[in-house]
Amino acid sequence: MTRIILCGCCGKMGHFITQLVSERTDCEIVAGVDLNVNAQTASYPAYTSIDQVAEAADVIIDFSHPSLLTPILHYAAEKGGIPAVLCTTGYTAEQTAELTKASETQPIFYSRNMSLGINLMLELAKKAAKVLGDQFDIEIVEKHHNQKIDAPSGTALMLADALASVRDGETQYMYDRHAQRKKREKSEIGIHSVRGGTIVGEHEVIFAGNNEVITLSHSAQSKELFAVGAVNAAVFMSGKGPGLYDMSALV
Ligand SMILES: NC(=O)C1=CN([C@@H]2O[C@H](COP(=O)(O)OP(=O)(O)OC[C@H]3O[C@@H](n4cnc5c(N)ncnc54)[C@H](OP(=O)(O)O)[C@@H]3O)[C@@H](O)[C@H]2O)C=CC1
Ligand SMILES: O=C(O)C1=N[C@H](C(=O)O)C[C@H](O)C1
Repeated sequence: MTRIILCGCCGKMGHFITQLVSERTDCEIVAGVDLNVNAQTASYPAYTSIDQVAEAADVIIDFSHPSLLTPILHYAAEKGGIPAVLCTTGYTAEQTAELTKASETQPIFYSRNMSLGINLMLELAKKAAKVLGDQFDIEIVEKHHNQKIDAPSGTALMLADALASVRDGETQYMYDRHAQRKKREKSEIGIHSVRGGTIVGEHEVIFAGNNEVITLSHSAQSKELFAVGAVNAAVFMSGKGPGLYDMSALV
């Protein structure tokens, strides 16, 4: 039985994880953490700070806010290296370096998208970028609900990072184009955000060439999708040693 501390337990993803874990027999939530503790967590104790959690646990799942990263890493280290499944997006470059450094001594699972489909799309996009080379311009479009704080989405950046890693030469990310009055450079990857309504999460990678366009797209149809990925990652991470893990470990 994997014992989970759930950070962000009263948020939207906290709701889906709480529901999913209550239906599974291989894991349980032993404590929640949220600034905004509410009745949603009736089935487990909830605290406003991770430092208040005294319940023994095997893994931490985080869907909260970048400001909780350092407290989670410190708590996990103090408790002897509890694995952390980090699903929050919007980390700065310094925070990404912080979690990468921590993974040298702690088990860290980090993915900006917990769906298997997006992680397949990542591989397909890398393959397309290698085959198409600089003959095709790459643009990424992401669409999310009107409650999302960070832009562009973590997934859009994850896709861009993967594409940049297989391209020749330097890549510049071009966020929207409203401030630009010049032609597009070959070295750019354009990244564009749309926010509205209850859109769960849509991502498109557009390869635009001479007289032809290839589009890879993924549409998340329920946040439950991400909850399933995160809980599977938590069960997988229980008992794991130091390292930086991602969704490729689950396929
Ligand atoms: N990797 C993935 O597949 C996915 C990642 N996400 C990411 O997960 C994160 C959460 O998403 P979502 O559930 O929709 O967001 P919500 O805003 O609905 O939930 C976040 C919760 O965390 C709380 N919180 C914020 N800061 C802290 C803090 N310092 N300590 C404790 N609790 C805190 C919030 O409280 P309050 O409201 O009071 O601020 C809120 O209850 C986002 O970064 C999102 O992008 C989401 C879906 C999938
Ligand atoms: O905030 C969300 O909702 C989501 N965030 C992640 C992101 O920023 O990519 C993953 C998913 O698209 C939903």
